[in-house]
Amino acid sequence: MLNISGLTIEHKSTPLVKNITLAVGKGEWHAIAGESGSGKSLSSLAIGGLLSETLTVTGGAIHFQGVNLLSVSKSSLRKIRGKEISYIFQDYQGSFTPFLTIGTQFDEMLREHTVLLKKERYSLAVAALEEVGLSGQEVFHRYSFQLSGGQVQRAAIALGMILKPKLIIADEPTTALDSVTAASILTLLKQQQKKTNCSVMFITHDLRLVKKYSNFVTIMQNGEVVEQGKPGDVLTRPKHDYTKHLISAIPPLIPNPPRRLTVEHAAEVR
Ligand SMILES: Nc1ncnc2c1ncn2[C@@H]1O[C@H](COP(=O)(O)OP(=O)(O)OP(=O)(O)O)[C@@H](O)[C@H]1O
Repeated sequence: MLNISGLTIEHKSTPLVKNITLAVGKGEWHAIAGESGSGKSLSSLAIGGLLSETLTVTGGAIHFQGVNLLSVSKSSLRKIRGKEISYIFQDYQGSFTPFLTIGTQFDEMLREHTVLLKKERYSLAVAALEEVGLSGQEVFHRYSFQLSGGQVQRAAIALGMILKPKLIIADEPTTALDSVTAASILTLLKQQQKKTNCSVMFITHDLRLVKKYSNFVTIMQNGEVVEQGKPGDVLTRPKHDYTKHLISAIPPLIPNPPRRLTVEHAAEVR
């Protein structure tokens, strides 16, 4: 499905992503984890040709369904983006512009990639919004700043999946949300993924989310891949010191659980 090999990205001759290689299989939820600045976002932006002009890809290839995305024209890449590969970003600034209604942005996407009539585009957008648990007609006419963070991300998933892409790149899609909303968003993404059997590239710094949702994980540090494998292996038997460090930094769910209280509570329950 997606094969990144030897990808190197530089800023003024300084390498920021260094010779990384990873593969995302069909229907796989592949997490890319690592601390801030490790190169996760740049690597994912390079796939869709979304790197800023100050950055240069100086090496490697990104094969998507057999085509090297680094050698296709900008207009072909625009067609692939949205229809075959879609992005879900951290917040509305990434997924939706605040200057247009949600509906206008759905309509633009459908106009660019389909031959549907206006009425059909409207029906499809409303149905897609309903599918992610939103009130379709209402949300269609709203601006992103008139929605909660969770609603924006539901709408972003609806937009990201409306054309049934083969690959969804979700870059920290729940970082700006509380943990309950975040869990519902990731569950929704997982359900949608199962329905279409698309692949997900999931960028996160939260190893708890890696464990819960992904089938494969790539750990990055300072622009390099340091470890890859199944989360069950990488998180329980990490080989690299950096992975060990990341695991040791996971905050416990209950810091210093009150022992006496737990015992008393257990007695109460009994
Ligand atoms: N446009 C840019 N120009 C120069 N350097 C950049 C640019 N964008 C990112 N960088 C640098 O590249 C490195 C990797 O950034 P990247 O955004 O990929 O990290 P990340 O792992 O996604 O971090 P985060 O989790 O904070 O999003 C960082 O050191 C960052 O400062």
